Amino acid sequence: MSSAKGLEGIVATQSAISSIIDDTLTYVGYDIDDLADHASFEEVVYLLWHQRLPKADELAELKQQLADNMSVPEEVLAHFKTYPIEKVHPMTALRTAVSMLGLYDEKAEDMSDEANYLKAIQLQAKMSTLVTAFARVRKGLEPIQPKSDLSYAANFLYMLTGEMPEDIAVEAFNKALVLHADHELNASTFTARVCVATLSDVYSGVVAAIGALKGPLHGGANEQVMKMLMEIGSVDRVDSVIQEKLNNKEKIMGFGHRVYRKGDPRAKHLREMSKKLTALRGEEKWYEMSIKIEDIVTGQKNLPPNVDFYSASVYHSLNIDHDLFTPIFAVSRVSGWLAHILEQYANNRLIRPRAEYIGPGMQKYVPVNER
Ligand SMILES: CC(=O)SCCNC(=O)CCNC(=O)[C@H](O)C(C)(C)COP(=O)(O)OP(=O)(O)OC[C@H]1O[C@@H](n2cnc3c(N)ncnc32)[C@H](O)[C@@H]1OP(=O)(O)O
Ligand SMILES: O=C([O-])CC(=O)C(=O)O
Repeated sequence: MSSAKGLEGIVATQSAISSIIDDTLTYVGYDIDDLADHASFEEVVYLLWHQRLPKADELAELKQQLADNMSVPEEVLAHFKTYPIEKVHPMTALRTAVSMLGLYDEKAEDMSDEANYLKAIQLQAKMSTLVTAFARVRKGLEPIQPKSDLSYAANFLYMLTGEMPEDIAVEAFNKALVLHADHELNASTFTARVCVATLSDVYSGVVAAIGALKGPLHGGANEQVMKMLMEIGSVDRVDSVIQEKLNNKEKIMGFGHRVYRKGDPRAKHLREMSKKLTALRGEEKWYEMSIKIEDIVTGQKNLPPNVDFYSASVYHSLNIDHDLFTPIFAVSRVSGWLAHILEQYANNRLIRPRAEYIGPGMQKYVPVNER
């Protein structure tokens, strides 16, 4: 038996949801560039769950279903108020809150296709309410009720601030949601599939996936990118700080990828948005620093930026707290996790690989007083 460290290059399942071939990312055969430029996040959710784009009435129905299911049980919101709030990372709060949603879903254990699809709608709808409510409760503010006539992207920004977001913010946020929605067998999606392949329930799959996304080698990198930008602080310090990190063999957050070699096709959209939004806010330095970091890391290590790199300065320009960057990733990616969970149930087999044993050979038990 031989093993591939980190399962690199191993094909672990078949999927009709998204693909990465020759550095091109598609959702159900639609190029990510096309979707980023034209699609609403709700259309992408439908596409991932049904493997086709919705007709107008189907899209309207999904939007209505999402709007109707955005409110979360009072008990879950009340629970936020019991947390040691200054210490709790919003991803930790989100992980617990999603697990709590399972407590209040009467159909949590119902494994029928209908009940599981309903859970998908509930989870997609409620995730943005949970993230925005936690963001407010920890500041001593009351959660804001969603508005049923707003898009998913607009509602998120509205529930966060209580103010109607500008069109340019909604456009940027919608694009970010589209770009983060699915990504083949990334670590969190694989985690979700492994979990539900035991025939565990949808909530368990999503909770497991949130845990996997949280790590800085995966979704947690976007917050770390902003931390690095803040630490550098100005364009003239980029050279020395990045050079020192590279000399110390530190990883530069937001660079590199297991699958892409030439580059992550999502990064250019986020780079463009970063340029536009930082200029609009009069904070060009975040974009200028990012460009300079990209030049150095790509030049010296041949590592292009991934989706997390420019999303940091985009979210910062939208006035979003830095520790909400990864929860926002989860709000989008839950659409992909749910698509993969439903696909796994539809053609399930337990996922159980092998480990190559490298420990000692056969040993004889020795009683404790003779060791
Ligand atoms: C949404 C997402 O999940 S996108 C990824 C988000 N994560 C990050 O941005 C964190 C920084 N990047 C990384 O840690 C990695 O590139 C990963 C986790 C994305 C991919 O990891 P792997 O495919 O396992 O690559 P691995 O970590 O083995 O790196 C291969 C080589 O490139 C180097 N390398 C990889 N990424 C980086 C980086 N960001 N900065 C500096 N060097 C890097 C490694 O040090 C290693 O060098 P070596 O062979 O001399 O030891
Ligand atoms: O695919 C991966 O390994 C990580 C990634 O870019 C994503 O999940 O969007």
